Formats: sequence, structure tokens, C-alpha cells
Amino acid sequence: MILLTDPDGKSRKKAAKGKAGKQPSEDISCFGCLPWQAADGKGKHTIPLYNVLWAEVRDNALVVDYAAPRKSSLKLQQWTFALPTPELETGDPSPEAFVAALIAAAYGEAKPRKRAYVLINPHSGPGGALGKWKKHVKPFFEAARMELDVVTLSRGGEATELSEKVDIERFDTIMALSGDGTPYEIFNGLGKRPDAAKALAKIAVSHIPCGSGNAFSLNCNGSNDAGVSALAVVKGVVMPLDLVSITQGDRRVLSFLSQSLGIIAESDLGTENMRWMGNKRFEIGLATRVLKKKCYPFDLSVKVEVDGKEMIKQHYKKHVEDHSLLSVDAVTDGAEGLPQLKYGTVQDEVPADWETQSYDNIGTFYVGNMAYMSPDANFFSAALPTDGLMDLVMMPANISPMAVTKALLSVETGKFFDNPIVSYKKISAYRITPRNQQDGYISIDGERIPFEPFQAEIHRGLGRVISKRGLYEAEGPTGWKEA
Ligand SMILES: Nc1ncnc2c1ncn2[C@@H]1O[C@H](COP(=O)(O)OP(=O)(O)OP(=O)(O)O)[C@@H](O)[C@H]1O
Repeated sequence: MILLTDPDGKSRKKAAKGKAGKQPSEDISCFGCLPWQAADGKGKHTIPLYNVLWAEVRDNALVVDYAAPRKSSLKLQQWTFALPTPELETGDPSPEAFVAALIAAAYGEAKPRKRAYVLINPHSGPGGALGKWKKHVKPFFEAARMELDVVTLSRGGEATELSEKVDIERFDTIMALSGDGTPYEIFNGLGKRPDAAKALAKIAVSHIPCGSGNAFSLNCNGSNDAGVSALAVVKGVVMPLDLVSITQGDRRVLSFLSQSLGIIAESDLGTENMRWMGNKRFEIGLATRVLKKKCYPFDLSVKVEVDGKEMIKQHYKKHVEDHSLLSVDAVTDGAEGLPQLKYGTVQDEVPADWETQSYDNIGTFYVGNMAYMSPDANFFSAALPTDGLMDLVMMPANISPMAVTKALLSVETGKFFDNPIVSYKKISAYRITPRNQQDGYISIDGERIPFEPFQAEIHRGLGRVISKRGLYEAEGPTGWKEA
């Protein structure tokens, strides 16, 4: 609670001393009391510090723009406090000093007035991105005095082209109002530049959820709501993010979110005709395939880094409790292009120290770099933004559909990680080669690529995103605190 009129004057003078919090989170509870008596002598007005977008002195009044809770979202509100006349008492902080201290405390380590290159995909998910922008996002950004350059995308591939040639000195963030496909295009546009490593480290990608999955926003903003996410971006901090190079044939693309083959890929990409349903289309796709016990034979070579669920919980605990393990140095100005591939491409020999095995009965092959894949689907509960590792999940299909369904339903209750039919490893690279199938679906961040072998290798902290707290907004595997 930050702004309190103070009728008996006990807390006067404290306000201007309000310290900037480490993070602008809701936990920062008290900035201080207004150092002036309310002209009308009335009681208090409280605004959570996290919700303050801006403050200024105008026409002898203190004017605070803030995001006020409204049902499950937020609404822009303005609070005006008439400053006392005539003159302020000697020793009172000046209104300007108070405002400066208030803004510093409200933003903490977050950069105020971020400069955003906003890319809106009007055809995302069930549609409505333009409406969300006008009604729920732009008002907050304007109130927060952000600098905005807004583009409504007119075709697929445009976000890649725009990111490839953006002036990286001009913006703090490239923001997608979309599903997860547009952030994928943005990372790949930045990755195509001759100064890719520098551009990926310089400009943070951010996301306002307008698609059907919206994993980026769920993990980084902690919300699937456009208004709540807009506030999270206004108040968000830059977070390094591991990115994965995928090589297939002679192509190389970057993945920020996930790779899948089998049930998950089919349920997403094979249900495009049901987009109007939003994220329900995925659940329906999943149920149909589980009942059919569909298997997807493949050969897999993996560089395993952390194996065993207890070891993974300990790895997670270590990284969450010691933030320094998740920080990375910025790429130096001299860096050029994408990093070299440590293990070559899918066309090279598989390195001798990778574990290679043939699988015939797997239904789910799913690799994640973030925790939530869609609302209520914390598939990769041990995922960390910058541990330099991908999380590999596999589930058999040749068992009772009941057992698979039970495991999939446990994603919602947070018990998926511990389910005995779920294999969970932390890996740094792999190659997968589908066998005995004419055609099928491979999904990279929800985008379809040819049904051919591919190889993946992770680059620790190659990208940057805006996140609410510098960590994923996810709970972690159950029991990690005790690990
Ligand atoms: N104006 C447009 N018209 C048609 N396609 C577009 C347009 N703008 C972007 N696209 C395409 O839309 C896709 C990205 O959509 P989006 O960012 O909503 O992600 P998504 O993953 O498809 O969303 P969802 O979560 O709904 O599945 C990309 O393949 C991109 O090429």
C-alpha cells in the first residue's frame, strides 16, 4: 500500500525516503505516506506499488496513473491529490522529489519508459489481438509513458523480416501481441542478422497473450490475460534465456520454447482446422490419439546432463535459490553471428559420448525450455530459463490409455513430473530420427517442420526476454524445496 494520507502527521517526511525495491513486485508493501495533509481531511487511498504506472505533478496536484484490479483483469485508473496551498511547510519534500522517489520505488530494477517495437498478429489464435491492444494494453503503455512503434502484421514471415532489420539501439524490446509463433519468428529474425549474438543479447523479446497457447506469457508474465501481462511487461526485468539451435538438412533455426514429435505435435499441428476453439482443440486432439495408443518409432541420441528425478529436483533447487547460477555475461560487442555449433549438424556423425537408443513404443517425445506450454499445462516443471539445459519428457503409448490419461491430467495438478510412466531428463543436445513412418508432425515452438531427422543443441543465455521477476512464473516440481 503506497499512498496514505496521514491526518495526524506521524509519518510525514518519510515518503521521500522510500527506497527502490529490488524487484517491483506486489510484495513491496509500503512506500510511505503522503507528506501532505489531504485538503478535504479525508482518510486514506491505497495503491499497490507494483500497480503504479506513472506519477507527476500537474496543476498543483499529484496525479498517479495506475492499473486497478477489475474482476480477473486490470483497468487504467487515475488518482489525483490536490496539493496543499499556500506554500508547503519548510522541510517538506518537494512534490517533484516525492514523485521521483515514488517512480523509482514503483519500478525497482525494471527500466521505466521502455521503448517497444510492437508487432500485432491480427490472426492469432481465436483472433482479437487488435481489440486487446486498443482496450487492454495500449492504455497502460501510454500511461507508463512508454515509447511505442506499432506494426500490424499483414502476412506470415513479416515478424522475422522486421526483426532481422530492426535498429537494435532504438528499442528495449520487440513485443509480440500474438500466440507463440510470432516470438519464434522474432528470435529467428534476430538470429539471421550478421550481428545475431549481439542483437539477441541487446534486445529483449516480450509477449502479450493473444493466441491459444501463450506459453511465453504464462512463463514470463505469469498470466494469460492481456492487461495483467501488459503490467508485467511495464514492470518487467530483462532475463537471459537459453535458446536451442535446430539443424535439419542444411537449415538452422532457433527454438525458444519446445520441440515435439508424436502425440503432442499431432494434437497441436494436426488440429489447425479447429483454431476457433482456442486451447480446447489441443485437448481434444490429445484424447483421440491416446485412445488409439498411437506409437511413433524413432532412433534417439542424447547428451544427458542430469538424470534421475531426485537429482533434477536438487538441480532445480540449487538454481532457484542461487540466482547467480542463472545469470550470464552479455555478449561482447565484437561477437558476430550465431554461436558455433559444438556438436556439428544433423549431417555430421553423432558424438561418441551421446547415449543412442531405438524406441518403438513411445507416444510422447517432448522437449521443453519453458515450464508452461499452455494454460494449466506445466509440462516441464523443472525447466529453468538459463541453466543451459533442455528438459526431455517421454511417455510410452503401448500401455493402458487410462494410465496415459491419468499422467496427462496430472499436468494440471502439478504431479506430472513424479508420475512413474513419465521419463524426465535434463539434456544439452540430441538427435532424433523418425523410423517406419511415411509422414508425420514435428513441431518446433508450435511451427511445423518437415518430418525428417533433426538435431538440437542448446546455447546458454543466448537470448533475452522481459519477465516479471527474472524467473519463470511456475511452481517447480513438487517437493523441490525438500530435495
Ligand atoms: N497477418 C497475418 N496473416 C496471416 N498469417 C500471419 C499474419 N501474421 C502472422 N502470421 C503467421 O501466424 C503465425 C503465428 O501466429 P501466432 O503468433 O499467433 O502464433 P501461433 O503459435 O500460431 O498461435 P496459437 O497459440 O494460436 O497457435 C506465424 O506462422 C505467422 O507466420
